[in-house]
This record gives sequence, C-alpha cells and structure tokens, in this order.
Amino acid sequence: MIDHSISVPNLINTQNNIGKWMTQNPIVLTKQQTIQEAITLFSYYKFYGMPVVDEHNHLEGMVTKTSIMNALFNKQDSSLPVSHIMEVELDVVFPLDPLEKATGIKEGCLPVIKEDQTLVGIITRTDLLKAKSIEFDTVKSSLDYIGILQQALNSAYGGMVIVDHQGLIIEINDAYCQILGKKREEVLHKPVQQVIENTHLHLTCQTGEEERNRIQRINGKEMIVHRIPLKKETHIIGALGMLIFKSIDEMYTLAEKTFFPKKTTESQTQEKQAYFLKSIIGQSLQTQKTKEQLVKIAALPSTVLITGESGTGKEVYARAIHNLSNFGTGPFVPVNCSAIPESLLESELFGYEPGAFTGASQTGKKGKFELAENGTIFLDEIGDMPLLMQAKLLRVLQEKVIEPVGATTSKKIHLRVIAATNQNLPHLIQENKFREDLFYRLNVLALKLDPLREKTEDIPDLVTYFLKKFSTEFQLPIKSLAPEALDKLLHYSWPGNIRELENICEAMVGLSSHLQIGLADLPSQLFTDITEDLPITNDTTDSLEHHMQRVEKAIIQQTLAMCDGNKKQCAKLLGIQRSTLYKKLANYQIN
Ligand SMILES: Nc1ncnc2c1ncn2[C@@H]1O[C@H](COP(=O)(O)OP(=O)(O)OP(=O)(O)O)[C@@H](O)[C@H]1O
Repeated sequence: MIDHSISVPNLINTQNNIGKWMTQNPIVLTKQQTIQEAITLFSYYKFYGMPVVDEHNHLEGMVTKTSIMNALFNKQDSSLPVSHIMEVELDVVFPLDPLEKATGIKEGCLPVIKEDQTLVGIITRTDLLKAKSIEFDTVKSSLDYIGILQQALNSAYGGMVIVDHQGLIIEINDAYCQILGKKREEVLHKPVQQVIENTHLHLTCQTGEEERNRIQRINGKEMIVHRIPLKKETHIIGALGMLIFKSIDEMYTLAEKTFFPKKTTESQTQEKQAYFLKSIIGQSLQTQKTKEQLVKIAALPSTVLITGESGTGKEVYARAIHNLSNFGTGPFVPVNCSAIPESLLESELFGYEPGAFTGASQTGKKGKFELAENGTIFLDEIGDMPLLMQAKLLRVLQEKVIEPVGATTSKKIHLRVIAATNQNLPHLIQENKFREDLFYRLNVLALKLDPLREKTEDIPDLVTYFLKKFSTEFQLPIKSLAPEALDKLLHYSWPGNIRELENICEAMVGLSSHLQIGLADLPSQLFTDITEDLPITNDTTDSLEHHMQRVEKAIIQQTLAMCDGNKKQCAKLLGIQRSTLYKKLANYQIN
C-alpha cells in the first residue's frame, strides 16, 4: 500500500551541546615545555590559552596569554618550564554539557574533559559565536519555512487545517476560518473536535489511517474532506485536514459547468432519474406507478419500508431510491437481518470498541450504521430482526445516535434508513413478533411491490433484458424466445417472482443450443405449475391469504420433490434465499 502520509522536516537541531561545537585536538603543552616555547606557539597560533597535559593526555593546567604576559612583566626566566606559570585552578566543561554552560567564559577558552580528566578539546568564544549564529540562521530559516507554509495554506482554494499528535490545531488557513466563521487566533491550540463539527482529524492522529473524499457535515452543509496523517519516520505527529469542496452543491455546480454546460436544472434532474431508473425493467401500469412513487420518495429524507414477496426487486428499488436521493453520493450498505446470527447482530450493526468482548479485535470495529454514514443503510428481512434488537433500532431511529458495544458514549449518525420485508408485519405485530412502534417508525414512506403474476406485462421486457444480459455474460450470440415459450411464461404463477424469471433465463441461455429458445428448452417447473391443478375451495370464510399459503406450500413441496430434496437447488429454482426456504419449510411443517 502506498503511504500518502506527509513527513515533516526536522527544523531545529536539538543536540546543541558543547561536544558538537568545541575545537577538537587543540594544540597542547606538557609541563616540561619552556615558557619560551609557549611564547613561540602563542605568537604563531594566536590562541588565548593552551591546555597543559601529562603523557596520558590528562589535564594538568592551562597556560593563557595573561599568564605569559605576567611572567614577562615579572622578568621571569623564559627557559623555565611552563609548570611555573600555568593556572591549576580551572573551570572545566564536559562534552555533553549544554552550550549555555560555556557562555560564562569571561576570557579566552575553557578546557573540555571527560570524567577521567582526559582532555577532548577546548571551547573558545569563537566556537560559541559560530554555534549561536548557525542556530540563529536555523531558527530564522524555520521561521521562513512557517511563513511559506502559511502563504501556501492561505493560497489554497479549499480549507486546510493542521493538528498536532494530540489533535490540537497548530495551523489553519483563511478559507477554513471563513467557513467556520471564526478567527485564526481564536482556534489555534484548541482541540480540533471543539472547533470543527463532525471532524475525525483527532482520530486520524490515533489510527494513522488516511481518509479521502469523505463527506462531513459542517454548518448544516455537506462538504468533501480528506484527512491525511502526518508522520515523522514511523510516528504520527499530527494530521492534515483538507476541505476540497465547500459543499456538495458546489461540487455539483462545478461538475455541471464542466460536463453539462448548457442544460437546465430540470433536464439534468430528468437525466439523472432516467439513468437510475433504467435498471428497473418493466412498463406495466403498476411498475410505472411504483417508479413514480420511488422518485417522490427519493426526494425526501424519511425512513422507507419496502414490502413485497421474495424476488420482487426490493433491493433494486432501495438502490434506486438511494442513488436518486441526497444521500446518493454516500455509501449504500445492505444488511440481511436474517442472515446474521442474533448474538452478532448488535456488533454488526453498531460496531464495537477495542476488546469489547472475548475474541473482539483490539482495534474495535465499525458497524454497518457507521459505514453507511452520509449514505443509506438497507435493512433487508427486517421482519426477522430479534425483538431485543428491534428495541435498539427504535432508539437509533428516534435519537439518531448509535452506541457501539462496549462504548460508554454514543455517536451521532447522519444517514437514511430503508427497510424491507416479504413478511406481513401487521400479522407479526399481532403475534408479538414485531414491535408496533418500530413498524410506524419504519413505515413513514411505504413502497409496495406487486408480485410478478400481477404484472405479467413486464415479462416480455424482463425476458429480453435477461436473455441479453446472460448471452453477453456467457459470450454467446444474443438469444430470443419463441412466441409459444413466451406464452408459457406469461401463464406461470412465478412464486419466486423476478428472481425466478432471472434464474430461468440464465439456465435457458446456458443450456439451450438454439438461438431461439422454444417450448422444449423451458424448465419442467413451468409445465407442472401446481396452481393450475389446485382445487378451488368453496369455503367463503377462507381468506385470500390462506389460499395463497396453501398454494405456496404446494409449490414448495412439488419443487422440493423435483429437486430430490436438495434444498439449495430448490431455493434457486424458486428464486428465494435458502434462509427464506428454511423458514417456510418450518412454517408449513414440510420435512
Ligand atoms: N424490475 C427489475 N428489473 C430488473 N431486474 C430486477 C427487477 N426486479 C428485480 N430484479 C432482479 O431480480 C433479482 C431479485 O431482486 P432483489 O434481490 O432486489 O429482490 P428482493 O425483493 O430484495 O428479494 P428478497 O426478498 O429475497 O431479498 C435481482 O437479481 C434483481 O437484479
């Protein structure tokens, strides 16, 4: 993976000790050398002082220009050894001492020794001046660097903010300040989460994870942001936040200007609708009405409940609503509530904190709700949600907050909820299997999908669409359907609805060796349609629903027999999910 994190230059050298700046290997004297020799060396090297060492390089004293001058004025014999005039009570410094320790030199230089008295150098006033002037240049150039950085930030079109490893703001540009309606001085050194709404930058400093093109709500507007960790070697030392577009609207305006310069807003909306409704095949009156309703629903932010038998396209409609809605730029996260074991459902939906339970990941895990932030969560098979989870979901819908497992605080969420079921929720409510209050929360906007047998006008279009789809997928010439075969499809009862039709088309394209699929290529289930042979009861007290259940039971029994009891194959043929088949088998007590 490419590491996009930014490394920060080392602006100031912190190792400003004496060892770094001292004069190493200085000229030294031994005790036996004469005053005359010292005078010669002084006049040649222009030193202020020279250390006197023994044969092991241990410091014994110091001969300075002052001590030489005194000797000369006192008419001392210059052939005497320097031990006569050397200073023995000395100030000394050590290599690791800070530079400041040497700034007290009143005159000349100081010997630098190790703990065992070995001489390692001298530090002179010239050394000190050099160190200070270089330090000054470094600070100055780092100040210039910060100045350049500020200019660069301020010339950026979007907002930029830099935080340190604790999430405290250390730099912010004018554009961001304008968006926040705050002054730079007001927000500097404050925790970023107290200044910028819905920010994650402080978390970026903890996770080191880069996030690009995320939607963040600030001042009621959705904006696109990048969050980039700043690293020095392997350490995270802060994070850079970039606000790319000041709002989604601004991005659309820009995209519109670039891609659709002359079109009116209305025609753009129609184009967008046409694009996303294209995936919903069918021109029957019912389908047309459902699509019209879909467009109206998409424009609203409220929760949607889609009902319809298995395979009628509930997820297809949910995706279209998402794409046409204001949440369309965010993620679409489908969750099949019946496929997740009850014990895992809560953590799957709401996530968990690090180490929340035995076996939990040490980094924690985001739940589906958090993953769907600024987008849509699609809760399929909501009728199968356990009662305890229903209560938790109700709270989420009411308060718009989630509480990850093991967390002590709750998190605000901003997303749209679409739920779907093939079950009769009012019946489940009567049986105390579904909460009435949750039903009303979900059913704010209702979309009911008709079974395929009630809109057979859609079948020709669907068949054409699926034959083309699978012919292309299997790299075969595009196949068609003979009129008598189509007629058979139009008179079948389609218990698995569009999914069953899709599966049959897939099998026909793959298995038929003819370009035009005839009656002989149709699967046997179409010829043994149980509903054709079903006795019509004269019992007027029997409700339509009971009739339907008898029909459904008979179809399942017959299909299962055809598949020699193979439930996987039976579910596929019926166009229902295996979990749905198992439930129905249990309901009808079919073994
Ligand atoms: N109007 C449609 N046009 C084209 N394809 C469709 C349409 N409706 C459904 N399909 C296809 O039928 C299959 C089943 O659709 P989908 O999964 O949306 O049904 P469902 O009602 O959610 O089923 P379940 O209740 O079993 O979850 C999918 O492969 C989908 O692409």
